[in-house]
Amino acid sequence: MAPLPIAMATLHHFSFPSPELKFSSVYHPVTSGSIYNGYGSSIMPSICGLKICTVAKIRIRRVLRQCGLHVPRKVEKAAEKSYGAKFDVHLHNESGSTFQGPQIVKSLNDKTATISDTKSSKENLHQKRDSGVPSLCIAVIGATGELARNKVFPALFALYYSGHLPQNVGIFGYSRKKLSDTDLRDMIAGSLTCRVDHHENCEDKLEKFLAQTYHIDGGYCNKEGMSKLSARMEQLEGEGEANRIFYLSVPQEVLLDVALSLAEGAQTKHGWNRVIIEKPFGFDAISSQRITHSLQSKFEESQIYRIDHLLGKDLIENLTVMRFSNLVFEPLWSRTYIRNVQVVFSQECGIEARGRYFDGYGTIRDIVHSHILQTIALFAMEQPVSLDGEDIRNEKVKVLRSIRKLDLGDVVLGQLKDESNKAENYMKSLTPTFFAAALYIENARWDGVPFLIKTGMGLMKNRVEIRIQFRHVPGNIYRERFGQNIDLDTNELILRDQPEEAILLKVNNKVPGLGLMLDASELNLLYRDRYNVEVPDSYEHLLLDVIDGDSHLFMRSDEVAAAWEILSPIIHEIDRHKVTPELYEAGGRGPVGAYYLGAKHGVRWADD
Ligand SMILES: NC(=O)C1=CN([C@@H]2O[C@H](COP(=O)(O)OP(=O)(O)OC[C@H]3O[C@@H](n4cnc5c(N)ncnc54)[C@H](OP(=O)(O)O)[C@@H]3O)[C@@H](O)[C@H]2O)C=CC1
Ligand SMILES: O=C1O[C@H](COP(=O)(O)O)[C@@H](O)[C@H](O)[C@H]1O
Repeated sequence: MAPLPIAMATLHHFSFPSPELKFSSVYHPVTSGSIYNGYGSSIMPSICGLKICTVAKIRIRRVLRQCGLHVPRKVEKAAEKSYGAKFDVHLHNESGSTFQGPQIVKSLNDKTATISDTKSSKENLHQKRDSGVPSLCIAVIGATGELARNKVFPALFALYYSGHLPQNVGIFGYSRKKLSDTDLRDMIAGSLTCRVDHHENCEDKLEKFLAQTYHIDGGYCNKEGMSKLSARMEQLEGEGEANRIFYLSVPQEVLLDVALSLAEGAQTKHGWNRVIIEKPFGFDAISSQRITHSLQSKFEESQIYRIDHLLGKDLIENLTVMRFSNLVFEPLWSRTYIRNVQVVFSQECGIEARGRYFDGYGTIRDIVHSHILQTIALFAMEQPVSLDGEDIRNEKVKVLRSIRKLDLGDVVLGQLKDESNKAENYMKSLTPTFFAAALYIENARWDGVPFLIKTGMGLMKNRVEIRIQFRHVPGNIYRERFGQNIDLDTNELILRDQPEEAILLKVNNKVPGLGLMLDASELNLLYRDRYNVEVPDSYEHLLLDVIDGDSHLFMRSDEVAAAWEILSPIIHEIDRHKVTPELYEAGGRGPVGAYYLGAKHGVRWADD
């Protein structure tokens, strides 16, 4: 357990002198490097003050979490907002007990003995239960599925590996298949990888993680299956405080059966229960409403985490950081200065990669409903009162409710030509694999600004970006220097996740030399050049948020409903009129109709 003494030392060094804590004194020891002989120390000196805060903060949270304590978001926010400012320190566990100031250190000391390595996971859990540290059980329902194998288990292991899960965590794969614990461990072991920067204990950690992973054969009756799951969890939890997360990685069709069965049969009464639901959260407004009502009959809204992995990417978090923490952007963020916004989510891979669930959903449900509409909501919302999940969701939902209902005339549907004959089932249907549309937000800030969206599979390259085109400079005295094409002088801000993470700002610049030649060049912030850090997978980010009870990147039910209100009418119209998608070649730019759509709304797509 290498990291613990280091982090404990960190906490002692901070020593929480009183309920009022100066953050400058917290971060100062970190810069000395004396206590940071752990894996992160090498990057410390080279990064700015805020980053140091962030790294220290993550370390503190990690240790506290291992001890079953929770660091409220507001503590972090205060630190981020005002480096060196005073604020109250209240750390509490989820059962409500509050620790203040020096008590934290004492309580951590009390728990030191419980955070040592033990021979078996079971012993490990018993030891901690006796000492009152809450246990955490995470169930992955649909454990044999593609998403669970490729994303969820790897993310859980990455969190475990980097010390973000409590030592007494129990991971439970649940499926209808008759698998032993060993079968499940063998099945997932191949997809678990260690982080590049601290490979040393990889095998060791992998073994421990797998030893704490179990399979529950739920059979074909989820009611019975969930009781079985609960009983198995209880064996590990013992008498102490116990928290549970259920990740529902199952097809939408069985979501309710699973959710309602677990609500009845698998919730703990000795701690909190949180349920993670996968997109697309229904098939249209009505089915989604049914799901929501049923879920709400069994769970509090605050227990439900509707996950969309795109929202766990830095691109998305940066949308609000860029805008609300830079004076150079926020004043420009409106119809006065922004001419149009493009949201692009293009994928090279074809349908083969998504065969099993894609046919029933199609691109509108798979990508547009949450990825794209959530991106627009975060982009266009008013400044929230705070970074609290509810404050952010309050603002997002207003944007979604202000989006004009989509008109079929402002929509382009495409379908990838099936030359390989591999994806037999979807090609027989009219399922779109490409979708472009022009959206309008009917509020004072965005009235008349087209939001052009484009998403498709089997396209020429992976591209995930938000592109903001600004208006032309009124009365630009340099206009003639750009020649005929007035778009050349358009300022653009590009927030990019793929092909590589970057923030680019296109500005006009004088070409060096004699004469006055102007050039549109880019101020580039390429993440790989600027930050020498490994970027965690977005599922890791979001799973950690669920553990922390931070809902700001998860959709609330009113947001889900508002998004369906935008899309349901055209989904039904497409079905009713059997609208045929335009076929397009693999590896190209997609249907030509998208270009006509751009022209209709006065937008030139920024293709590479
Ligand atoms: N695959 C992906 O990349 C993405 C998937 N999603 C969403 O995640 C969910 C899962 O997708 P995916 O993993 O691809 O689906 P799969 O079909 O690959 O896996 C579904 C899993 O659900 C289990 N399952 C099926 N029926 C039941 C049932 N009645 N009761 C309990 N378990 C059941 C299956 O287990 P078994 O048959 O062994 O019992 C299987 O493990 C879907 O809602 C999808 O929309 C979202 C984004 C991306
Ligand atoms: O949510 C989804 O996203 C993936 C692409 O995500 P990435 O992070 O791997 O780029 C997409 O392929 C899938 O269809 C969709 O459901």
